[in-house]
Amino acid sequence: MERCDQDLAFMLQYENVAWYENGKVRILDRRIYPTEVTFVECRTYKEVAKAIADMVTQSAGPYTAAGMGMALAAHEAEGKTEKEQLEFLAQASYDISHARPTTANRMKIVTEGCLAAAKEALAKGESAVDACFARTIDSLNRRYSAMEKVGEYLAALFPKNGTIMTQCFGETIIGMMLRAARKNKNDIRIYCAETRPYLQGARLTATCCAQMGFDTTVITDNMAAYAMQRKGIDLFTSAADTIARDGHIANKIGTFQIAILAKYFEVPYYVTGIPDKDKMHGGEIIIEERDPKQALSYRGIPSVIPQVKGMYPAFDVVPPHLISGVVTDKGIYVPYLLNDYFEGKVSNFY
Ligand SMILES: CSC[C@H]1O[C@H](OP(=O)(O)O)[C@H](O)[C@@H]1O
Repeated sequence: MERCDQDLAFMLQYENVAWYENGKVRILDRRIYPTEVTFVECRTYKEVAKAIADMVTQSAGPYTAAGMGMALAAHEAEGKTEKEQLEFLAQASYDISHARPTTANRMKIVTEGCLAAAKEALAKGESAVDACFARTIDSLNRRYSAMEKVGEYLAALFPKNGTIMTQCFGETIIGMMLRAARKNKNDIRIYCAETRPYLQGARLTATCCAQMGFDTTVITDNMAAYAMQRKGIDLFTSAADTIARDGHIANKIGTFQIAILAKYFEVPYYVTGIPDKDKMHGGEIIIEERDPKQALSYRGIPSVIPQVKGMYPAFDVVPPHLISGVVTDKGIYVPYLLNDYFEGKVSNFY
């Protein structure tokens, strides 16, 4: 596949995130992008669930992979009785949505949506594969248009030619934020925390920012305080894997410490995303614990001797008092008043 010159456009193209075609799902391998552009091919839905657990794709990529995985599961179940097909798809929905614990509730929305679409299609004698595929494209379109609004609300907060710090890579928001800043003719400078151990910030965010012509600097995660003290950071922003209704958010490990620094340096911190309807408070957030070995080596090169232990919590939780605002598709909300978002009240952020 020819790699277009705009990494962002390339990364946001549906078929490059994850794509179902003729009995297999192809997923862009973000573990090695952009130094290599390769795709992992999955021939069973279980291989898709494993690819999600192994972070072949990350951020919002797993939502697309989950839907495409359900189309593959429907393909695998073809030829069974309708009852057996729905039992197979229900198991697939559970296995795929629980590939990573922290975002299982959000993933379930995608996989159970596909299951419902498949049930409807089978009842009408139509293809469950096509139903899952169409449902996935529809949810992608809805997510991209919602995140476009989020990107516009966020970019409107950026000072003219301001300096922004980011953490990790939320592909949809990074894409929409950069496009909105471009539309606003706002030549922001961006400091991307590299986000060890997976390096989403260095490999993915910084690549997209630089490719779109923004002045982009990668900092190691331990430089955040220095950068806030000496580089005139105007605003810190991150996406979120979970946004509880009491204002606690979970995001990539390291976000919590940058949020504390932002408070200390009086740098506003804006979290982007749609609050989780079914998460009432921070205590309900499950933190995924990943294989510590992944934190003790990079691309197979160990950084410690075998006797040394490691740890790798994938996310941490930021309390609402460190968050200036939650930037949603309906506007910006004070983290303590997120219930207003679900009650259809307009933004309560002034
Ligand atoms: C829309 S979720 C974006 C969120 O996901 C990333 O986590 P991971 O790379 O482990 O999938 C990171 O926390 C991003 O902010």
